[in-house]
Amino acid sequence: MPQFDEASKLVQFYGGMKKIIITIDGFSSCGKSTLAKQMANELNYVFVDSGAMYRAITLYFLRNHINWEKTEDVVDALKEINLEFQYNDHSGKSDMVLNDENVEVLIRDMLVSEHVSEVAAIKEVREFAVDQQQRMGKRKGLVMDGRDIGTTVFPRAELKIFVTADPAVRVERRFKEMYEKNPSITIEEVKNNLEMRDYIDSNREFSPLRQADDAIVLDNSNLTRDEQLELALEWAQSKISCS
Ligand SMILES: Nc1ncnc2c1ncn2[C@@H]1O[C@H](COP(=O)(O)OP(=O)(O)OP(=O)(O)O)[C@@H](O)[C@H]1O
Ligand SMILES: Nc1ccn([C@@H]2O[C@H](COP(=O)(O)O)[C@@H](O)[C@H]2O)c(=O)n1
Repeated sequence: MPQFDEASKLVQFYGGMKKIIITIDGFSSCGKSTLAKQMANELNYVFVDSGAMYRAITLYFLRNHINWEKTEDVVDALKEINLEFQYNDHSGKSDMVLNDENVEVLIRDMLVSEHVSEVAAIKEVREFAVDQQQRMGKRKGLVMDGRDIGTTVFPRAELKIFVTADPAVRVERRFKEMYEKNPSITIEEVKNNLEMRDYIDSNREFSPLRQADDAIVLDNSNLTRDEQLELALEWAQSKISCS
């Protein structure tokens, strides 16, 4: 009789089940990508960080001095952009590749964070990204996190999670993460950036950040990563078994 470790058992268990789409939305730095990656690993699903796509487009616009207030310039620039995800064995998630260049680290830079919400509010940019995101969901077995995934990208997803956490907790978590890469960063910079992005993302005209009516709210202010995973996997199991 073969012996399986816990992870193989899970893959075996979910491998034979019908695959679903799981959407994870919420405000900045509340742990969406962390949870999405954990769930995708456990379920043997594909994980897509949709924010990385908006960040890569912003990096392209900044580098090429695109005036994103001019629709014509935006439309022309988008024709030159090719976005791909490339699995990274080391991090266990996919890196963002922009026109054949791995930009995973560059897109997390504060300069990109300062402009990404402005760029992501542009209708043509959203149409460009949403079209690609929807194509990634054709075969299901996908966990995608973002701001409009349960509302616009996959409004019929089987499981929608809206993650939330106390704003001070979110700032602290992001500060800790960024400080390790750049010790000159201040907590005020991080706080201002999160507040600005949340404001623009929630108030933009096209596809603003909203909790879908049928989303389950997960407040992880006082939950560890393992605790949030355990809860979310229970919800996923019940959706998978009845789909
Ligand atoms: N339950 C948790 N407890 C403590 N830290 C957490 C928890 N969940 C996530 N984190 C940490 O919080 C930070 C933000 O998490 P993450 O990047 O997943 O958020 P996000 O919602 O995807 O953010 P954004 O949308 O701004 O990219 C990371 O440093 C992550 O490791
Ligand atoms: N579905 C999405 C995902 C992201 N955005 C915008 O991108 C910014 C960066 O996203 P992160 O998840 O990497 O923080 C975010 O602030 C939004 O402006 C989006 O509009 N829709």
